[in-house]
Amino acid sequence: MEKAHADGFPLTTDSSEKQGVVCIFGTGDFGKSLGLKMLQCGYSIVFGSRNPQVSSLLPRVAEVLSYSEAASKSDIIILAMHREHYDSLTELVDCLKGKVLVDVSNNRKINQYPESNAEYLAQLVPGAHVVKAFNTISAWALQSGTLDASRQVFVCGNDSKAKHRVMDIARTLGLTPLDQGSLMAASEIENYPLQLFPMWRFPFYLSSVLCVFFFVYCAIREVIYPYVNGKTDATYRLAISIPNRVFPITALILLALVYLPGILAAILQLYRGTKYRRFPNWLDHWMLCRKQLGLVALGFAFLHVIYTLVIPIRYYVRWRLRNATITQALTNKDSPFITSYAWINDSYLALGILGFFLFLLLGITSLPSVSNMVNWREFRFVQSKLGYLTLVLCTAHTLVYGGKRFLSPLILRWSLPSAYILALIIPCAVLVLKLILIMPCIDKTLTRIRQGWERNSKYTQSALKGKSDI
Ligand SMILES: Cc1cc2nc3c(=O)[nH]c(=O)nc-3n(C[C@H](O)[C@H](O)[C@H](O)COP(=O)(O)OP(=O)(O)OC[C@H]3O[C@@H](n4cnc5c(N)ncnc54)[C@H](O)[C@@H]3O)c2cc1C
Ligand SMILES: NC(=O)C1=CN([C@@H]2O[C@H](COP(=O)(O)OP(=O)(O)OC[C@H]3O[C@@H](n4cnc5c(N)ncnc54)[C@H](OP(=O)(O)O)[C@@H]3O)[C@@H](O)[C@H]2O)C=CC1
Ligand code: HEM
Ligand SMILES: [Fe+3]
Repeated sequence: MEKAHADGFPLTTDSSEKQGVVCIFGTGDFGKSLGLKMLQCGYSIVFGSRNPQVSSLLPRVAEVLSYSEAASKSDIIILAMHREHYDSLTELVDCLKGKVLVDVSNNRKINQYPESNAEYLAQLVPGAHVVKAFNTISAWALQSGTLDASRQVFVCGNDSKAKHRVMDIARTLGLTPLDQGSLMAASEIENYPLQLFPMWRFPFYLSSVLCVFFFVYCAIREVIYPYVNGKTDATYRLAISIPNRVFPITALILLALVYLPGILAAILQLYRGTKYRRFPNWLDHWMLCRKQLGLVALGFAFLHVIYTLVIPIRYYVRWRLRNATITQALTNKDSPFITSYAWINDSYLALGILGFFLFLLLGITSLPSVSNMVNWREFRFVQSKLGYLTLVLCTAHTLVYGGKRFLSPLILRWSLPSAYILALIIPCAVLVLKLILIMPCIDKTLTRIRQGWERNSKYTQSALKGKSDI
């Protein structure tokens, strides 16, 4: 059993370079995975365990001792244990004096404890140099070698020598250490792995609410209304027809909501006459989750395109075509070709296709591998300018799709207008506001504000001049 594990992790070529002894406290998932990875990279590992005898799952080449014995073997100790068990270290305070203690721990909730785990550790073992690191790397990723997603190791600590030693270890393991400063940064680093989802939460809830609302709205207009009025069973529309309204409408509204906060921010800056005041929290948060909002919108646009592709093979569509043809043959009448209809149809499809192409481009540039290749200006150009163009094209696609029916009272059912008319309210409002903001007189003031000019500045004229020169 033991042999199989030792054989299962052949030492890589890195191991030719001897790296010194490192002690790992705890033989759980993380301790084991990190230990194996470090062995592969040429370190000698001494594990500290409450029960050294039964730790048979560890590689044979590693020594497993009691915590106090293991601590004496190395001056750098990685604590692969949970914060809840840190109090047991108080017995070892003497033998941990002067040592580098690496805290890798994560919590289950954001701000679970009043102080960060690393700061708590530093209080428990005052004589040691505590360094926070490795908490963003998962045991699974260390074991399977799939570190692409998160190679970054955020490191912080009050002792810079200790910190640099830990950063060297991270580099040797093929990771990218990022110095985050003193131990005060630890709570932020600890919150980091727990914070991946909040940015997705708002887009997720918002899109769910939009989907449910428009689904019910369309079901009332297109399923319940025909049933009540003519006892027609149109429930089959629930599968494709209605989703193919709900998804593009959700995509369009979400896309408009990606660009709305920028406009609100601009209006706020114009109103306040300064950029040096914080935006309200809700606006800040909204601005920060625009990427996620945009990607969710792209997902819905994708669904719309796939649903649209299957339209020609739907039974209902084929039946209608066949019926129309047969009726024409029987009545010996053909319907005239109306060029304006052909134009409207082709135009809205072309606008949709171009809009979708730019939408995809936005999605592609937001991939880290692509966004790392472009500079800040290029990224802003694509995201902001092409983003607005995408919104213009998608809005135009929907407007032209509405075509002549748009304002006809015939489309009202129980006084409810078509869903796409509701869908157009926010995008049109965003585009009109943007048009107003880019009018030269307003744009000039906004640009000055963003360069640091303040309407009610307390600085003197000369200070102001100095600023604008910069
Ligand atoms: C598919 C898709 C993918 C996306 N991916 C990303 C992504 O990867 N990353 C990303 O960030 N966004 C992403 N987005 C969101 C969006 O495209 C960008 O946030 C875009 O930059 C917003 O453009 P904007 O013109 O509204 O805002 P911005 O140009 O960012 O400006 C917004 C507002 O912020 C304020 N502001 C800007 N600069 C300053 C300054 N220097 N000082 C003070 N205030 C300032 C101004 O009030 C301005 O009006 C994505 C969107 C979609 C649809
Ligand atoms: N698993 C992961 O992917 C990641 C984990 N981490 C962090 O690494 C640390 C360890 O996680 P993980 O290995 O998953 O956890 P495990 O529960 O698998 O292991 C914890 C280890 O702590 C040791 N320990 C020391 N004192 C006690 C005690 N009183 N009661 C129970 N165990 C004790 C045990 O080792 P022994 O029996 O040898 O004494 C045990 O195996 C945690 O702080 C976690 O937040 C960080 C990033 C990723
Ligand atoms: C390849 C790209 C696209 C094609 C081929 C396409 C095609 C279509 C078609 C055929 C319809 C009519 C559906 C019906 O009759 O039920 C439609 C409607 C619509 N499309 Fe697109 N589209 C594309 C991209 C987009 C994009 C990117 C958006 C916006 C995000 C969008 C938003 C809409 C909206 C809001 C409607 C009206 C939905 C309704 O109420 O019926 N489309 N599109
Ligand atoms: Fe085994």
